[in-house]
Amino acid sequence: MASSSLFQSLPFSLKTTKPYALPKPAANFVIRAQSPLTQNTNAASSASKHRRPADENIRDEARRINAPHDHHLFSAKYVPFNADPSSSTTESYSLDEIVYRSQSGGLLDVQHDMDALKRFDGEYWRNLFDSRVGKTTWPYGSGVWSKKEWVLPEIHDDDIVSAFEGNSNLFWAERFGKQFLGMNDLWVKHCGISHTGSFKDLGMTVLVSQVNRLRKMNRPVVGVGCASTGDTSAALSAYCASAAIPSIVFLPANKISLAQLVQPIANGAFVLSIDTDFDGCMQLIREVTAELPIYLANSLNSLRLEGQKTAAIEILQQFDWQVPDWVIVPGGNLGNIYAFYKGFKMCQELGLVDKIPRLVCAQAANADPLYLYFKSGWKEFKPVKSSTTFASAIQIGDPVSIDRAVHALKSCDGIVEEATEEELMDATAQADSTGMFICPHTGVALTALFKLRNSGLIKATDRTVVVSTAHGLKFTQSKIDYHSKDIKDMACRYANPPMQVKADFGSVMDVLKTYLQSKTH
Ligand SMILES: Cc1ncc(COP(=O)(O)O)c(C=O)c1O
Ligand SMILES: N[C@@H](CCOP(=O)(O)O)C(=O)O
Repeated sequence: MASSSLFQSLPFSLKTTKPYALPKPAANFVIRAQSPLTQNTNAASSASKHRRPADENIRDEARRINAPHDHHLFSAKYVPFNADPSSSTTESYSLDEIVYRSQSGGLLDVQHDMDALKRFDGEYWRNLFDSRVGKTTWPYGSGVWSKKEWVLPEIHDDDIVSAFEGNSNLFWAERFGKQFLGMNDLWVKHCGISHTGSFKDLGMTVLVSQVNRLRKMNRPVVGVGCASTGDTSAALSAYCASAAIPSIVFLPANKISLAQLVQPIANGAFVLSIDTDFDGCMQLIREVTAELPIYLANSLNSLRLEGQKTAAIEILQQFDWQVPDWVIVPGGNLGNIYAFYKGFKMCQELGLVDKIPRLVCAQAANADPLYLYFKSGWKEFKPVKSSTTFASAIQIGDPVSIDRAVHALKSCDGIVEEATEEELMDATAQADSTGMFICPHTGVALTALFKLRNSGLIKATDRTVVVSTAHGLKFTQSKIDYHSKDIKDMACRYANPPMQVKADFGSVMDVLKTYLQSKTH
C-alpha cells in the first residue's frame, strides 16, 4: 500500500495533528500511537469545534466528517469455526452471504484480517477506543461501534442500526463483596442496563445493521426471525422496528416473563407463541429459515457474537486496560461465553493487554448440559431435557454454541458451575439487599462465585467480574414470589415482605419502634 493512501485511510485522521512519522510502506510495519492529547480522533474533536449545522443530523455529519477509512483497510469473513489452520481447506464466505453453517454442518466464526489490524499497535487501539467513549459521534457513541474496526469493518456508517448500546456500568459491588464474600475487588458488569434490558442489544445492533445492508443490496431478506427465551426477541424486535424491518419471533408458550413478552408485541413483531420449550422453538426457526427468506437472528449466526464480544473489551477498558482475574458469565445457548473469550483474546493478540482472565460459565441446575459435560472431564456431551427455572432465559437443554463454549473454556483454564433454584434466588435477594436489582441469571453467576470462594479457588483479593445479563425489572414476578415466601419448598431466607399495618398513628408508631430497635443492636 502506498504511504499516501494509507495515510488517508487511517482509522482516524492524523493529518491535522503534529508531525507524524509516516512509516515506510513496508509489508510488516506497525503504527504506534500518538499521545492521546494530540490525537484528532473523531468528528467531535476534529478541526471544527462548532456545532453541526441545524439542518444536519449526526448521520449526515458522520458522512461529511468520518474518514472513509475502514472500508479499505480492514476486513472480515466467515470461516468454519475452529478449523485447523494448517489444513488446506479454504472454505470462507463473505459477510454479505446468507450462511449460518459450514459445509460440514459445523459452526461458523467471523475471522478478521488480523495482519491488517496488527499494523497498529496495542497503544494505538487503546487510545482510539478510549477517545470514542462518551461522545455522540455517529456511530462511535455506541460501545459496540466504537470498536467498529474489530466488529464489522466494512459496513458503511449509513447502514448501521444502533441505539448507542454498550458502555454499560461496571459496578463496584462494594457492600455485597465485603458482606457476603470478604472481597474488596468485586465488580458487576451491568450489561442488562441497556436499550431493551439485556446484553442481546450488543449483538443485535450488528446483526440488524448487516440485514439493513443486505436489504439495500436487494438480497432476499424479507424479515428477520429468532427463537427466544425472551431477551433475543426483545432486542430483535426493537432494532428491526427502528429500521422498519419485519421481525418474527418464536416464543415457548408460558415460559417467558410478561415484561419480556410485551416487548416484541409493543415493537410490532409477528409473535408466535408455540407450545414447546426453547429447544423446540430453535429447531423450528432453523427449519423455517432454511425455507423462507427470513434471516436467522439467534447466536448460531456468528455475526451476533461480534457485537457481544465488545463487552469484554469494555471491561478491560473500564479497568484502564488491566486484566481481571476472573469473569463469571451465566450460560444458556452458550454464545456469550465464547463472545467474551473472543473479545479478551483479540485484545491479547493485538497487544492491548498481555493475558486474559479465567472464565467461569454458570448454569442453572435445571438446565445444565455444559456443567455435566465439564464434570465428566469433557468426555461426552449429552443434551438434557431442561426443566422450569426462575432463570428462565437460560432454560436451554441443547445449546447451539456448545463447541464454541468448550473451546473458550479449555483455552482459558475455565470452569463451569451450577446453581439450584434456592441458591440462585437467595443470591439474587442478597445482591438486591445491597442495592442491586439483578435478574435470576445474574443470581446463577453469583452462586458460582459463592461456590468458588468457598472452595478457595477464587481468593478474597482476586479481581472478579460477574456479568449481569438482563435487567431485574424484567423478572419482577420471581422477586414478588420470593419476598412473599410464596415458593414451594423454598425457605426464602432473605425475604423482606411488606408489613401490613392499620391506618392509625399508634399502630404505625409501634411497628416503627420495633423496627428501629432491631436496627440499633
Ligand atoms: C438474561 C440472559 N442471561 C444469560 C443468557 C445466556 O446467554 P447465552 O445463550 O449466550 O449463553 C441469556 C440467553 O440465553 C439471557 O437472556
Ligand atoms: N436467552 C436467549 C436464548 C437464545 O439465545 P441466542 O443468543 O442464541 O439468541 C433469548 O433471550 O432468547
